[in-house]
Amino acid sequence: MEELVGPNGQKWANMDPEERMLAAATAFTHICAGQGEGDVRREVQCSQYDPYSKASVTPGKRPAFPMQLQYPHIESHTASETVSEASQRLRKPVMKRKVLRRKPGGEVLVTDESIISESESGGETDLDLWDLKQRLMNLQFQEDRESPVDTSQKVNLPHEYQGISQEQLICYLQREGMGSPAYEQDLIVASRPKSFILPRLDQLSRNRGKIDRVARYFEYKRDWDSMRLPGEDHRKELRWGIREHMLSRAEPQSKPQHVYVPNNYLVPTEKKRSALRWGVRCDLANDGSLNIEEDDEDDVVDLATNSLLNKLIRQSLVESSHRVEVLQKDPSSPLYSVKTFEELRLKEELLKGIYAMGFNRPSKIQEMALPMMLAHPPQNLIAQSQSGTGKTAAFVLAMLSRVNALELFPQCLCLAPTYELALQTGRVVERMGKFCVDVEVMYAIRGNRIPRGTEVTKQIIIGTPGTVLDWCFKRKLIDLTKIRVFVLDEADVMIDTQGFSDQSIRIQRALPSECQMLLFSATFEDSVWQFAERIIPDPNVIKLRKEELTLNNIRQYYVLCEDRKDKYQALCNIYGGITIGQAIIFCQTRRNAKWLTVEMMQDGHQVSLLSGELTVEQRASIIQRFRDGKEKVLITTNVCARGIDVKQVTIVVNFDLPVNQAEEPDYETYLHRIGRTGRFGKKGLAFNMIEVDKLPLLMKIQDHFSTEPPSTPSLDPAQEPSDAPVNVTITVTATP
Ligand SMILES: Nc1ncnc2c1ncn2[C@@H]1O[C@H](COP(=O)(O)OP(=O)(O)OP(=O)(O)O)[C@@H](O)[C@H]1O
Repeated sequence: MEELVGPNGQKWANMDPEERMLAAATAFTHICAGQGEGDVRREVQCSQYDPYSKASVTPGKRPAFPMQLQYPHIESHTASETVSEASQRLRKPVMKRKVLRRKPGGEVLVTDESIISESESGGETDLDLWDLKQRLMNLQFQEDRESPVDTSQKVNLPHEYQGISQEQLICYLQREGMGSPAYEQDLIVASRPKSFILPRLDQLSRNRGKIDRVARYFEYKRDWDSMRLPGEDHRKELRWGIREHMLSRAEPQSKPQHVYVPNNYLVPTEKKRSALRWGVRCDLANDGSLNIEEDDEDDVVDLATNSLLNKLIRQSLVESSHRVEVLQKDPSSPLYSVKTFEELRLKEELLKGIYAMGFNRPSKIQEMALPMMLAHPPQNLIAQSQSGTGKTAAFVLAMLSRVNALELFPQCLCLAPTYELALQTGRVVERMGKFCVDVEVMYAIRGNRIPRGTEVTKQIIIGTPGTVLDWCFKRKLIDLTKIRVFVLDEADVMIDTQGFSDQSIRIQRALPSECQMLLFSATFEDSVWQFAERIIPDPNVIKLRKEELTLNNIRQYYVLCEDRKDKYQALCNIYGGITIGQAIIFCQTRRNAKWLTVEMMQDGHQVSLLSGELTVEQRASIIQRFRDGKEKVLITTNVCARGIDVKQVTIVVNFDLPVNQAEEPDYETYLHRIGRTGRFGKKGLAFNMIEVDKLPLLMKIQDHFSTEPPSTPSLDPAQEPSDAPVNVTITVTATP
């Protein structure tokens, strides 16, 4: 070990920081020169710095200061040639070059500036040197600053370099030309933590091709590192993992299995159906109950039979209703008729369909409207009749009578306000037209997507206004000029509600002048009626008097309650107190409907909820389940107020009274709601749950329909009060 001395031989302790730095740098140069590290570029640069003397340090001798240009105040000393010469011997000259220079004093100097190749013998020492330099560079990025003493200890400097700061060493390395700026930067980049901020490539690439292999390696490595995307390593591992997994998998992948499941369901013939019908009737006659679920002999057949029986039970109940026949002979009843269906000159296949549905005689509206609708030339009609008196059947018969089965394009168009109603009307067309060969129906409703350009060959289109408009004008699936019969079901709402009105009237205006227009509803406000008469050319009119609007087969009650909870309690009391076939409970808002559903479910009732926010599939499934009697109670909003025809519904509950935006009673909706019970002459009950402050609303409804004063209530719909007036409507009951 030798002591490190300054350029003028002064002791380390006596040197100022700058002199120390120079001493260290000189010592470092000594190492470089002495170990024969061979970098052609550095050698060249070295000669550029001082063309007159080559910097080299010999152990034991004072290190020469090589950078006169930067430090002119320090005199240059003669460098020892010993090591330099020895190292030169280990190098091969690549290009010989002698340079002639004239000094300021006029003296001429000849210097050998040949370019020499890398030494092949200095590999090991190069590595040591490389390691030392790299560690020096790395230290620059350590977060905590260390004292010069610490640094020198860390890099294991010989004791003569102890105390020299890292910055000083690096600074010297850069000036001395131990590496070009690019080279140094390579080292820095290589040793930096990975970053996605790209280093300055312009600087790096400037010397590309000239730099040595190690530097180039680091440059490429840096490029590679910087080009990676976040998560690349992880993804790479994942890919390899999958590849390995695939390679190591012994068994081949199993192919999907195709299992054939035979369809055991046989569509029952008419003979079978009548046999079943008789069976059901006998069962009902014997003990009045029919336990379908107990019969579990054959599961597959059971499901089909079950569903069929459900339908037949309902059908048989309608068929066995003698009350309807009695009413149809009563001139004051809306079901009264003098004529038979045969007298209405209906086609034979239609008559077959009607009888298959269990209709014996037409209702009043059917008897009156059908001759007008079937007349030649066709006549327009605006018709009003109470809920559940057979309006749908009437216009369906008109459409089926006018359609030409041989022409395969839409000829009849029917608009309904809701998806459910459109679906229900379509089913009536299907059932009634069962014997009309080649007559088909198509549903223009949300969810039924028909590709643009498809040729629609079905003759009857039933839909909601929005979708029909889309099919007619946007998709051009329906040619409105070929439509012969146009029906607006629930015409008042179709004309009066803003969205529907725009759409329906746009469609109606595009129809040909010879197209027959039929408007049906149970309710028509005067203003709507006038508007309807304006838009329909020369219409026939069937209109009810105000006092005929309500049906005396539906008895109406109200229950005074404190609040929502109290209403719910009253509902439970009614529910538990009387025999209910099926019930529909109307709420004014979706929120209330949801709340009530949850309450009832928590109390163990089997209820279903139908509101507008559900998807069409959900709505269709809920209504079908309710029709099939799977749920006894349907909680809903005004979405089901109109047209829905479920014969078993014996009770309608208005959990909230229907009001319009001005918080005034919505008379039409009230009438349509209660009309969900008491279908075609059956008896029904309607209950109104009223908070005390809402009583004036109820009184307004009572006045509007000019109802009789309240009478003694009877909660059993089967029990007809003998002294009941014809139009008993609202009866006051005490809070249960
Ligand atoms: N002539 C008839 N004989 C027996 N039942 C009938 C007859 N006409 C219709 N019905 C039945 O009466 C029920 C009510 O008929 P429909 O739905 O056509 O009435 P609506 O007047 O359209 O009712 P809403 O005003 O609620 O729309 C249906 O179940 C239907 O099958």
